[in-house]
Amino acid sequence: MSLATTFLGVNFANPFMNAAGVMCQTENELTSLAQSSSGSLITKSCTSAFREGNPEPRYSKAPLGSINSMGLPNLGFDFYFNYAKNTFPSVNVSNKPIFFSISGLSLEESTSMAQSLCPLATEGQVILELNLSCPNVPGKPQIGYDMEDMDRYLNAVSSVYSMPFGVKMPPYFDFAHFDSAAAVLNKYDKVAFVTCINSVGNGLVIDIDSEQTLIRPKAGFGGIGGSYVLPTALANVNAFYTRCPGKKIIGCGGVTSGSEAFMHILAGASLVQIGTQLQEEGVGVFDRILSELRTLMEKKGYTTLSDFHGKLKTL
Ligand SMILES: O=C(O)c1[nH]c(=O)[nH]c(=O)c1I
Repeated sequence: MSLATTFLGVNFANPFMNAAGVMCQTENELTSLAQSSSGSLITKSCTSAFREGNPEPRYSKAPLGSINSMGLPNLGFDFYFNYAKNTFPSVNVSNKPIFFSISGLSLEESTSMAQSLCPLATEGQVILELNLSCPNVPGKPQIGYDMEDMDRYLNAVSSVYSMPFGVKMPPYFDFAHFDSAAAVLNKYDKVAFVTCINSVGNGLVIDIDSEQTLIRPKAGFGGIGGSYVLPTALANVNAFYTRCPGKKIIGCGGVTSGSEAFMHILAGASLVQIGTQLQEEGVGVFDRILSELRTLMEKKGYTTLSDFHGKLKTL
């Protein structure tokens, strides 16, 4: 029985990692992930400069998951670049790969960061995940919901970034949108993977005792994660898996146990990101879910991920 896998020519001991944004903003958080049982990790989406983010409370647990409107708080590109280049190698005891998330506030900013990151990627030190789906920067609509904008971003980044990279997509809810988003992604061979999904944007969770919203920013509107989003996450994983045959899929959304991880892989995910459950449980979640997935595979007679990867059956 092995949970090892190869992704973009890189070896992973197992398919699990954090979702960008969760437990990956500071050096301590990143090092805790580096030394956890995860197969890899990803940095907090960054902007060129340090960013405070939205006023707190900006994250809250909710009955079936979470709501967040963090507002892209991060220590700035240089911090994550230096972490990946200098600090990570010294704490990366299991030699796991690291992904690097970029979420500039403009095409120019994202392109400039991608260009600066490229040397580290050509050295095989990082894998870029370009975030096209942050729902929480006031006044900044999600790039992934504007097909022409997404096309412009991918064209600009592809022209300065010489390595394969991936994109973090928002959830889509209509076949016409699966089709048009996949058509844009399929124009770019350098887009080697697609991460589905980011949080379901601009939900509203209410506390009936206080009759208040749970978070302060945007009148309580924020990205929804956790069990609430599992069916949407699985649908987006499978929709892009079938529409982008030349690309890998990373699944994200609603993974709280080995069962949901199994579903994501069955739907087409090669790697699986954990967000809300990691935020609530801590890095022990990787040990638990690894064990649960192994048990499930054993019960079904599977010995590797490829035994069931992408093999979802329809009726
Ligand atoms: O509010 C955030 O920082 C945030 N929150 C999310 O749920 N997804 C994102 O991509 C981002 I950049």
